[in-house]
Amino acid sequence: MSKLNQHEIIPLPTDIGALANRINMSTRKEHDVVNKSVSLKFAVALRDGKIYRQGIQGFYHVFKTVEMLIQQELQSDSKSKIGGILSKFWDERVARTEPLTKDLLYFYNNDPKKFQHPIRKEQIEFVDHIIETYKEKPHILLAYCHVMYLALFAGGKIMNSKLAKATGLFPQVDGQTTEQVSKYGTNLYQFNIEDDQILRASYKRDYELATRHELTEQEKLDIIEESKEIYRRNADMIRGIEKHNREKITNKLSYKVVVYGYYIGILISTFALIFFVRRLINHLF
Ligand code: HEM
Repeated sequence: MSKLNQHEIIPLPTDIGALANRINMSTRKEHDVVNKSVSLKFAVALRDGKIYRQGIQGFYHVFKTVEMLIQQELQSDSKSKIGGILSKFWDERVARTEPLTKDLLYFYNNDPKKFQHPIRKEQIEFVDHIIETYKEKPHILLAYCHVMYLALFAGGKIMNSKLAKATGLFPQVDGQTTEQVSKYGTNLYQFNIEDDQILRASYKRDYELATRHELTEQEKLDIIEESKEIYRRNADMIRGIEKHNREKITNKLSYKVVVYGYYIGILISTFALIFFVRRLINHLF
């Protein structure tokens, strides 16, 4: 596909009826909260692979769950309404389970057991929430198809360019730049096509054309509500990681205080004993 011409861009930013624009307009506040929170933590994660991998692990479980449900819809014999809509716009090239698996294998030294199942409370609750809400309202999958995937072409681009310079995250390899080495662990942001922006534009266009007339107003409202929930739960996952790391540091500190306290206690008792024995000897002789 060559570059899209201006008149081929659907939806136009001024099209206030387009579902994608309605989602973006209604979630500005929630996006700003998560944007600030991710940006702050990301600055730390750029220097510490253990924090970076905790972050992408959360996204992995969300993408994996959503993509499992998308496949379920697409492959069912009697295609549901949502399956029909998905078949008009879903593009396998945007799927992220496989690229994220590669990244996590890179950051967890090829050990899939370390990330296969969600362990943090917020990640487990997020996955359960997707499955449960989907059972009642399968159309909420379309909220994920917009929010989680278009994030990759906007914020994701910015994050990828910072990762390409993150010397603290990737090893120095002779004859290769950090940008080249970073490719092994940043598949999340790679689409292996010449121009990501063309994929983004065609995905957005097909999403709009497929959803414009097929969904009821109530379904669109449910999707907008779910989009807010996605931002809130992403923010919760980030807070969960932060809390976990804070507790780890505190536990380490209290462990040190207990251990050092123990040795200092022994030292003080020994000095006190020596002092006491000397005074006793002086007193006796
Ligand atoms: C979990 C985190 C995030 C999610 C789910 C998310 C999601 C989104 C979505 C759905 C859009 C609209 C895209 C479109 O309609 O084409 C967007 C736009 C954008 N996001 Fe994020 N985002 C996240 C974090 C971030 C972060 C950390 C940054 C900054 C580093 C960022 C920067 C942007 C920018 C610059 C835009 C484009 C705004 C515009 O064109 O008006 N986002 N994001």
